[in-house]
Amino acid sequence: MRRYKKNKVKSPSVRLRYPLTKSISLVGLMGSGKTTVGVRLARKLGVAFVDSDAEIEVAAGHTVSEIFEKFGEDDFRNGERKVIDRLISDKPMVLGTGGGAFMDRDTRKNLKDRTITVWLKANIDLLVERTSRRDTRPLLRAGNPEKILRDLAKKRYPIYGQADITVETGVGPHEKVVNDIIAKLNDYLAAEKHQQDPNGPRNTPQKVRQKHTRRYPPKKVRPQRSPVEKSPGKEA
Ligand SMILES: Nc1ncnc2c1ncn2[C@@H]1O[C@H](COP(=O)(O)OP(=O)(O)O)[C@@H](O)[C@H]1O
Ligand SMILES: O=C(O)C1=C[C@@H](OP(=O)(O)O)[C@@H](O)[C@H](O)C1
Ligand SMILES: [Mg+2]
Repeated sequence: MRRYKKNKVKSPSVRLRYPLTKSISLVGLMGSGKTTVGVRLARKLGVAFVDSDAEIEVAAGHTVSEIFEKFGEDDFRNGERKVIDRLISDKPMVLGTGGGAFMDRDTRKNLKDRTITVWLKANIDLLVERTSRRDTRPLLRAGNPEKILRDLAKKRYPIYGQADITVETGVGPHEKVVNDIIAKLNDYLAAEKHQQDPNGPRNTPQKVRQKHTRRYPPKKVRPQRSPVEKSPGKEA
């Protein structure tokens, strides 16, 4: 009880001022908060949250670790590409991607074309600490997690930098990151609106509430033979 109160740091609440016509996809390294911040962001925006890792697990009937172990990373990436393509065809939502998804050229193009991409950027020491809490990330088991994360950052940061919006996340609570994302989304959507209609009003505040359509986390894992979905549109 005491801990909850202590952690309940109030930061000024920010509201989305524009209707959401596209999904928001969160990209970034493992531990940056794509899943846990994503759930809270979706709740605040009144839209559904989906996590591509969780959806792949449902479609494959295996955990991410099992998929890497039994079928290899390439199979995982194939499944990830198809699942993300399916998810972003749905109505606007918040999508938490896996850290490697945006590195795939097709997935990146798909996310860039059809969603607002947000890079959650955190310093590596923080990511090392956060990812050490759970042993669910196969890539970090292959050696020293800190070195692996630093090497991945070198390779991935120039690509994550192609996202529409970058939000730095520090030691503050999840809600602070949610507010920072919404503030940047307001700027982004205002600029987009202005571009479409340069003579229109700069700000048209609107209350945005969209219904949850999808449950998070998904109810159960449905067994299936291979994580690679046979053809687009056929996956669970
Ligand atoms: N802004 C934050 N403040 C506090 N803890 C955080 C924050 N972002 C992530 N975490 C914690 O870090 C861990 C990993 O977060 P997660 O959302 O699973 O990251 P990702 O999906 O990007 O790998 C979780 O324990 C989560 O609660
Ligand atoms: O960075 C990556 O390549 C991966 C990140 C993981 O997701 P999180 O970023 O949510 O941990 C998961 O998709 C898989 O272990 C591979
Ligand atoms: Mg995640």
